[in-house]
Amino acid sequence: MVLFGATGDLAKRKLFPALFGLYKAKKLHADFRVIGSGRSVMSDSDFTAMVRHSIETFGRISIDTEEEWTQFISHFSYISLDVMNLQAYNALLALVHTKEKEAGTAGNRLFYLAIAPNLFGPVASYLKQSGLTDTNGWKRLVIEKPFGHDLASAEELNQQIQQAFDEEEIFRIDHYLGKEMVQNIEVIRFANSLFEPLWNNTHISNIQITASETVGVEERAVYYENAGALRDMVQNHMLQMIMMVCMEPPSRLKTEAIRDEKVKVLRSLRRYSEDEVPKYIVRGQYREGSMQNHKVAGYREEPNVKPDSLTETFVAAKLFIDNFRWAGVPIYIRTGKRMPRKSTEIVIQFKEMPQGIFFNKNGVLGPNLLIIRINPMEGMDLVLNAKKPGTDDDVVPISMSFCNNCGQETPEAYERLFYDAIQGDSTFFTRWDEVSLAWKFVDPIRRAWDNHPETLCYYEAGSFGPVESEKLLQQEQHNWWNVSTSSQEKIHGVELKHVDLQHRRPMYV
Ligand SMILES: NC(=O)C1=CN([C@@H]2O[C@H](COP(=O)(O)OP(=O)(O)OC[C@H]3O[C@@H](n4cnc5c(N)ncnc54)[C@H](OP(=O)(O)O)[C@@H]3O)[C@@H](O)[C@H]2O)C=CC1
Ligand SMILES: O=C1O[C@H](COP(=O)(O)O)[C@@H](O)[C@H](O)[C@H]1O
Repeated sequence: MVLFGATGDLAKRKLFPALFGLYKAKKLHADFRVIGSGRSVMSDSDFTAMVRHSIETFGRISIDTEEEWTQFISHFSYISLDVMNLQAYNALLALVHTKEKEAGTAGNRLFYLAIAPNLFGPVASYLKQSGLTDTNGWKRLVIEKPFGHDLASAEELNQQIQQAFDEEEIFRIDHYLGKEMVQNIEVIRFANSLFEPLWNNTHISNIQITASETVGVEERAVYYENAGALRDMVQNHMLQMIMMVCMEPPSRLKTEAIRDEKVKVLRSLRRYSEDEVPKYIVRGQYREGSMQNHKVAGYREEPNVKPDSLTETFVAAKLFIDNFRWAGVPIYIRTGKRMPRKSTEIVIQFKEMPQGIFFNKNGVLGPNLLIIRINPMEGMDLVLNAKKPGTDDDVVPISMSFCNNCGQETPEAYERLFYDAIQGDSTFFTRWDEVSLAWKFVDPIRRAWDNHPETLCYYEAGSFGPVESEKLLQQEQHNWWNVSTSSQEKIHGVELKHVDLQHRRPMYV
């Protein structure tokens, strides 16, 4: 494995810990080799110290013994090179040959591009030109996000990398697809006869997907200023979750059968013209506010952000999938930075009873909800109505909960994705047609906003986004569910008490 960008943030926070997790789980071949590379000049020992620091700081699994560490790190080496210099690849090729000989590998080569996106295309072609892709084993390219900046740039990048790698050799990362509970959506849907008959517009009122983050833009303003929440989260992670929730059952559990069904969802996703965008999509930017009683700066005051920046840090949208199953069901999505809590959740809201005979004390009956908690509290809640103990007809919402990561650590998304790429399983990577359709959906929205700066709304840091996001749902008499709550919020007039952190489930009173 050649890891480009081995001195970078992603490698330190995610990739080295993931490799160590796989090593501990004995999921790496005994003779694997990792060659890290970056521009920084460092010795192998400086590099190994950096890898150790990264695992100790960010890893979910600790190093048990010095012997274990020595064994693990003996598989690693480092080379300094500027990826824009074709000549520099000669030294890399020589090192790859040395390592392959030393380990007696079959010549299988995995190239991981954890470098800036503008380097993806050139590196792919230099890998070919330098002979690094000539091998008797297999070759694979793992490529980080973002894949392009819009459809045109994504197409250009795709053409570049396809000159060196075939589509089945390209593994485009969307780390949400490596998350346990995102993968679990398929199982929940297609392994339970309870849900599938109800999973359609006859029984589902609306679907809500929220990915809220407490962090601001942090040190990523240079990237984020040109991306915004639309390109950073919606074009990839949010659309991927929609595909998983809305796809038809695949005929077989095979990579292309699954991806074919996913892509059909994107084909049916209603595209908005520039004129329609303001009606269906809200964008916002956080202003100064307070997070857990601490004052935090507004986006425009963050380092490296333009003082008059129009970059959105929040997006909410009402989307429709125009097919038989989903016609008329609004799919609400929202994602933002500096929101009150870190949480990604999918709420399936079922339709009301055709005839009301039971009500709660406020004279309403809450809907049934299926809540799929992607993170951080992985699991699922089924919210039903039941009799309040000791009363005759007072109905209260109750929750049947499943926790996926209680009492056990579940693998990090990057562990799963690394493993799959090594195995050659691209099911949970994005295929080119998904990427291109996602950009076709996103590009007109971007254009509409660029042409109409006045559509940017504002929200206080620490809030759930601009008020316009609430209005988007109110047009249909819907409301956002803020389910994994730690504050006093209400479900249909019923107070949500708090999240029971010990048992990791929402509680209702
Ligand atoms: N960080 C994150 O949380 C996430 C990152 N990503 C994606 O991962 C990729 C890497 O991001 P991140 O780690 O944050 O970026 P960083 O800026 O932290 O790291 C960039 C890496 O690329 C190397 N590099 C830069 N220019 C060259 C060059 N000319 N030749 C050789 N190596 C070079 C740097 O080496 P050196 O410093 O030694 O010069 C460094 O190792 C990006 O595509 C990003 O979009 C995706 C999701 C999340
Ligand atoms: O890809 C990205 O995702 C993270 C959120 O990921 P999560 O696994 O923590 O939910 C986001 O912070 C970042 O801006 C984006 O680039």
